[in-house]
Amino acid sequence: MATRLPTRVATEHEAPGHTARVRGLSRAFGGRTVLDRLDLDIERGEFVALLGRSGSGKSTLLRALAGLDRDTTGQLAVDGTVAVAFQEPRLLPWKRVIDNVALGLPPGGRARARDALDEVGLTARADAWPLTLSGGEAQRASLARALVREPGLLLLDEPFSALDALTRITMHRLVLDLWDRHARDTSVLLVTHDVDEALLLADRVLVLGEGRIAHESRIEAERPRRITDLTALRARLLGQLGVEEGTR
Ligand SMILES: Nc1ncnc2c1ncn2[C@@H]1O[C@H](COP(=O)(O)OP(=O)(O)OP(=O)(O)O)[C@@H](O)[C@H]1O
Repeated sequence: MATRLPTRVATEHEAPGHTARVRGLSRAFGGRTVLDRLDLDIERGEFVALLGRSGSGKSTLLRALAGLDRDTTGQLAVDGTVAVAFQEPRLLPWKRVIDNVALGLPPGGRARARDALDEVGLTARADAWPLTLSGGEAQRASLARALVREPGLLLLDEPFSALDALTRITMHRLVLDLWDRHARDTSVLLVTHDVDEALLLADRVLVLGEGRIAHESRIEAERPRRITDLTALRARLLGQLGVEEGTR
């Protein structure tokens, strides 16, 4: 049985409605503009998916939100801690799974790390070495490491794209389950190439193009969802990405 992580206590200076607010964000590399006065709001507890063609600037935006890139212009405000889970789990191979999750936490963090591993169903592998984990287990550990920081904003950078199809389905369920339990405090921004993943998981799907949020779709359908119920929106999103249906 999964235990819950402690709930993040809101402090009085936190704006109640938004986790992230971006205004006029720009980023250029060697004179080439990648983000061009981009605006974006993420509401508290919202699950947002970000689609875009390769090279459209998804990771660049994510890095800016994570505070990993200071060479942007414009305004960017994020309320609370930001945690990132990447496509490759990035676990330190010389530390056991539990110590990877607890890394950087204050004393007493190991108990919280155990709770987080419990939440992602990885209790039995807490003392394992990262290199002995399967791809899915390693991603679970990576999620636990992000969650244990009780982030206001959880950034997921294509975290499931390297997993096999069955494991990916399990991870989708896990992420929805975790988000369900933490949504009061945690917003999620999922960068993905997979239109179906966006349709299954997100409240809102954004399409990045020309350096800005070029399209935005809200998905009201109840979860769990079936792609077959969302074919019109799927076709529209593929069109916005410049992909014709049947060609992927
Ligand atoms: N550090 C960098 N130096 C130079 N150019 C960069 C750097 N980081 C990103 N770029 C360029 O900015 C553009 C956007 O890159 P970014 O990684 O954000 O795209 P993306 O949408 O995440 O792509 P993908 O879907 O292929 O991962 C690309 O043309 C990339 O080459």
